[in-house]
Parts: sequence; C-alpha cells; structure tokens
Amino acid sequence: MIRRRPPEGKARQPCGIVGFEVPMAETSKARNILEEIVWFKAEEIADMRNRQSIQQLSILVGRAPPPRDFIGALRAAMQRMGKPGLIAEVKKASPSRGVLQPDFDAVRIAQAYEAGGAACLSVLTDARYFQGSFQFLADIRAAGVACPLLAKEFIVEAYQLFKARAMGADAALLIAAVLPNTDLAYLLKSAAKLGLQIIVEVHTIAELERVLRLDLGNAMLGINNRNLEDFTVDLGNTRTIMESAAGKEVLQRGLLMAGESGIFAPVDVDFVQKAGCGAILVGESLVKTGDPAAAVRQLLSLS
Ligand SMILES: O=C(O)c1ccccc1NCC(=O)[C@H](O)[C@H](O)COP(=O)(O)O
Repeated sequence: MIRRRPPEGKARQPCGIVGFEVPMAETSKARNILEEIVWFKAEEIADMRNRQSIQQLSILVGRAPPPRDFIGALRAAMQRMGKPGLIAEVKKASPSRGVLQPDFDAVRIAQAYEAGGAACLSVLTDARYFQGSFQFLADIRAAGVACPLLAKEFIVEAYQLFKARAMGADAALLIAAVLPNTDLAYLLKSAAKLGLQIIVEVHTIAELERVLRLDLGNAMLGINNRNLEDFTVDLGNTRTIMESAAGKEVLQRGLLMAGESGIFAPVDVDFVQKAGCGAILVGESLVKTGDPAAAVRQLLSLS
C-alpha cells in the first residue's frame, strides 16, 4: 500500500518569494511514482477546489448528459465478438514511456478508436504526469463519440468523481494500491450516487482478496499488469491472479474483469481472455500508431 501523504506533512518546504524549495527529511521523499502522483493530487485538488467549488460542480453534474452503460457496453462487445470488450485509452504520455504520441488530438484519436471497433474509451485526465485533461472528456462527448468514457484519474477524493461526471464521464477508476477499503467503500457509494460506474484496479492477489470483501455493487474489476512502483509489465500477472482462489471467486460471482497494460498483439488478447478476462484496457500499442482505427481492428483481428 502506498502512503497517501508525506509522513512529515510535506515533501518539500517552499521558501516563498525567494523561489526555491528545500527537501524535507529523507522519509518524506516519495518511494515510487505512484506515491509521488498521489501526493501531488492533494495540492492539485486544493487548487481545483479554489477555482471550482464542489457546489458549483454539483450544479454541472445536474446538467451533464446522462451516464451511459460502460460495463454493459463491454459485456455486449464480448457477446457480439466472442472477444474481450476493448477499452481503448486516449493517452498522450506516461511516466514510464514519456511522450507516446507527439501528434496528439484527443478527439481525433477517440473517433478513430470508435470507428475501429472499441467498446469504450479510457481518457487520461492527469495533466502533470500523463499530459491529460478533464476537458478531453467533455470535448470527446461534444464531438458525438458514442462509446462510454472512463475518467482515468488517480482518485483519492469524491471531488474528483464530481469533476469526472460533470465533464461527461460514465465511469471512473479506483486503484486498490492507493485506497484502503474504507476509502474504496466511500468512493464506490459516492460514484453510485453520481451515476458513475467503477473499475476497481488491483495488481496483486492480496489486493483482490481485500477488494472482494467490499460491497462492489455493479462495479467491475481490473488487473493491472504494470507494476506501478517500478513500471515492469508482465501479462503473466493476470493469469497468476485469475488462477488464485480470489480469481476463481471473481468468475463464480460473474464479475467482469479487465486485463490492463502491456497488451500489444492478438496473442496477448487471447492470453488474457483465456485467463478469464472479459475486457481489456489498452493504451500504448494503439496510441503510438499513426492509424489508431486500423490498430484497433488489428488488435481485435477484425477485418
Ligand atoms: O503507464 C504508465 O507508465 C503508468 C505509470 C504510473 C501509473 C500508471 C501508469 N499507467 C496507467 C495504466 O494503467 C495504463 O495507462 C493502462 O493500463 C494502459 O496501459 P498500456 O496499454 O501499457 O499503455
């Protein structure tokens, strides 16, 4: 479990108008990128709240287009194609790979994914580490894209769920490595009130066991094959987790599971499908190509 805040309150001591910062004690340094991202979220959300209160966001939520059935679209795609429903990711850059697509136009890429046969889209909203934006969600919806949209954010507060729904998201991601079960339970309830569906993401068997103790409502699950602490990617992680007792419980309960990260070719799709996944979340291999529609068709072996 990553630490949600620097143990000594602050990672850096800003020195005001002098314009430099002094690092705090060694223990206050983030241990990995996930911690760094999550620690920065506290500052980012405080800044967002100063510009837009949760009351203002609530009004926008009331005016937002009705949410679409994200999980239903994935299940329908699986039934139609006999292959996992594809969540194609609109991702300009990442901490592990840097800029993936310099010629990045979120709307054009979203339209191409849909034309290629994606069931749903994942839209990176984090600005600092992924060069994403909540505005992309609104732009993609305004452009008439029908695929349901996942707000791909590092959610630590309900405020971000309000923001995601206000901007037109249909679903949001909650990461078990970041959130203890009390927070997950609270955020799952908040999301349900807003009409947002949820993917709860795990990376280990222990996280899956913990998450299965929650009242998941109609949430789906995801296994991230990327270790968010050291960036290594191993598709075998999906199989290992799905072969565990907790993985078997997922199948028995009929929960939809997505295989996430490191999916590059049809053999990878087959691999995670055989492991028990009814959905896949794919970014890099699609966004890097000059023709994202063709990349989707190729990945799903569509003619
Ligand atoms: O992608 C990263 O480098 C990354 C680093 C730190 C935290 C999260 C990160 N990625 C989020 C994701 O889970 C992926 O964007 C998603 O699963 C798609 O992965 P890929 O197909 O490998 O781009």
